[in-house]
Amino acid sequence: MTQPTSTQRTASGRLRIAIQKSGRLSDESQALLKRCGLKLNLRDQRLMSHVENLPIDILRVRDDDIPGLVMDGVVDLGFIGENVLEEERLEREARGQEAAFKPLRRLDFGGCRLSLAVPEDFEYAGADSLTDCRIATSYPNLLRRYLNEKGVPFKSCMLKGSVEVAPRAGLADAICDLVSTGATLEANGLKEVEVMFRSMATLIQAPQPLDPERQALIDKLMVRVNGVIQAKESKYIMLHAPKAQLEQVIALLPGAENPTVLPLAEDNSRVALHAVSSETLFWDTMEELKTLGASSILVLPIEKMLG
Ligand SMILES: Nc1ncnc2c1ncn2[C@@H]1O[C@H](COP(=O)(O)OP(=O)(O)OP(=O)(O)O)[C@@H](O)[C@H]1O
Ligand SMILES: O=P(O)(O)OC[C@H]1O[C@H](OP(=O)(O)OP(=O)(O)O)[C@H](O)[C@@H]1O
Ligand SMILES: [Mg+2]
Repeated sequence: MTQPTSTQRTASGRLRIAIQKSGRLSDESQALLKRCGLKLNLRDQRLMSHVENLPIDILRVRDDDIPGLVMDGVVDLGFIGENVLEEERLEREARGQEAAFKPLRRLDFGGCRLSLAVPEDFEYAGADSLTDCRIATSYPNLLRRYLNEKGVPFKSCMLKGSVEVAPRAGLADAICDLVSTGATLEANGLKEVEVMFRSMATLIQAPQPLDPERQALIDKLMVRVNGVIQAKESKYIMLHAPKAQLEQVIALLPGAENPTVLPLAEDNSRVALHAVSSETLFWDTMEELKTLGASSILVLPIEKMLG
């Protein structure tokens, strides 16, 4: 692909963001951008679409292409799984190619792990058990780094998909693939034996310096991204508590700083307490609050947070 020159890109003046077109990361990447106030119009099958209310274009591509597009500066930002990002970085490093990018923020979705798995009847006693085995994977570089560090010689079999069927199909002795719930492994008669890499979705920026306008837009977007994620992780808690138990009640609220305490009409022994908690409030904590005499306990979601 011919890369656009910096002049061509400055002429368009719009920020380019790459997201996965369809797959495990697409819905949440789109939802996050929408919650950051971007008016997206991604209904049709177009590869590129304009954000209606900001100078931003969204590029929808295969996730495998995103790290390279960012590293080469073809797009300014990309939403990508750390597993795919690290695999591309190692691949480029092995080829002696540039593999730089700016990490902006780990996101709160796309959690999975890259693991080694073997058939259930395989007698596994540590990585040495894989000596000279053939291992099917879509992540040859991460696999090589992991087993080389352990000094285990192996043969790899590159498969872009359906990796879990490789042992049953006689293509490999073991696999190295993504696991989340473990259901796919179980359905294929495999057991997870080593976790090689824990991954989340992440937001990255191209390494090349940008013109001040587009950099300012990224900075503004990042304040919103941080606010959206913080808001999702936080809860607004309201309850009534006996004045005598106030300190113990506050101590039970996770990460709640400086709660607001308000008098209750016609009840001098109790107060209303409002607090933003940095975590969700679990049922057992709510039950403990009740034991301390708290009542009318409400836990509300927060839509946006700033400052
Ligand atoms: N089971 C899972 N649970 C959570 N996140 C996952 C899971 N599987 C994969 N992911 C994350 O989502 C990313 C995309 O997964 P997906 O299966 O949609 O990729 P793909 O099939 O390679 O898609 P594409 O067609 O874009 O190449 C993975 O690289 C990983 O970071
Ligand atoms: O441990 P689990 O919860 O079963 O998830 C693991 C599966 O999820 C992903 O595939 P996906 O379902 O996205 O389909 P794909 O093979 O088409 O990428 C991954 O490649 C595994 O196959
Ligand atoms: Mg892919």
